[in-house]
Amino acid sequence: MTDSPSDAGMPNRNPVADFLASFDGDVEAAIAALRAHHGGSRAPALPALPVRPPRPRSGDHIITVSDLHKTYRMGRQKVAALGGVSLEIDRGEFVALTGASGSGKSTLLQLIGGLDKPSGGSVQVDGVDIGRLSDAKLSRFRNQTIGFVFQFFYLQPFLRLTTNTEVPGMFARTPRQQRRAQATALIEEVGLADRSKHLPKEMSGGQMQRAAIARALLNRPPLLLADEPTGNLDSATGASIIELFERIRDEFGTTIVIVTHDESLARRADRTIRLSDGLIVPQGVVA
Ligand SMILES: Nc1ncnc2c1ncn2[C@@H]1O[C@H](COP(=O)(O)OP(=O)(O)OP(=O)(O)O)[C@@H](O)[C@H]1O
Repeated sequence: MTDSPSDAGMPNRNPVADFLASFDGDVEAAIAALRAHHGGSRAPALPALPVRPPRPRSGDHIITVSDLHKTYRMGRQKVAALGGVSLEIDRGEFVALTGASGSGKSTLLQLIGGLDKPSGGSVQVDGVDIGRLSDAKLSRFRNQTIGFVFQFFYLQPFLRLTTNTEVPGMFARTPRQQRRAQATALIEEVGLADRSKHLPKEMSGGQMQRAAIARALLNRPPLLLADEPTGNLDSATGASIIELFERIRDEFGTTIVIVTHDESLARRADRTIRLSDGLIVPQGVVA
């Protein structure tokens, strides 16, 4: 066993106390010395956090949700998941939907994505009232306009990364060579060029989520919806996925809406929309 200072009978040292002791406990003199050391009369600078100025909103709405209601029926029981939600999201915005468990986040995301039907109200995406589309047209619209990312990735287990990424292009009937070129470029974009022949089980959780994001972008949808995309990842990997979303927004102009429980990740978005009991909490109100 190696001797640490305390093992060797030395008292535990407190660097702040040591620093003050060198000024005979004169705190003012210590602060003045620190200021002088940092080259001015200002307080010493704290390590900079990556704070970004708020991005101006364009006002060009890609999503318009009007008085949206969703009631689930379970036998004779009714569960009101959304009780009249209205919101607008701009083209190129990165928005986080937050709120307590059961507040209606996933329900709202699914309705925006046309994965479920509302009980009332409407959703417009990219100028189309999706509630008015037939199932076949809605399915085509989703394939072209919306990319989906989920907590558990949902990659095809028997397909290698490149083929997995090509799947939305197969549904869109994109010629094979073209979709392969698109997949290859996106795999590079998400930092997985050296994993292109891997099966999902040969990748880490973070890599699988990057793969799912590449796949979601294959048809270059203007909108990406992600439900708890970091929910199955450790915090550092989760943060790197949020950085990837930021890059996708900046490089492709993609509008991104994520559902997340993680407040620190939500703060990285351009805007947070908080739900409580199926309603939007007005900004400035603590739910
Ligand atoms: N398919 C369903 N059938 C019945 N009730 C449902 C269904 N899906 C959701 N609910 C109910 O609707 C409400 C909102 O659920 P939702 O999943 O949208 O919340 P959430 O905010 O995403 O929750 P979490 O953060 O736990 O995922 C909850 O009370 C839930 O129990």
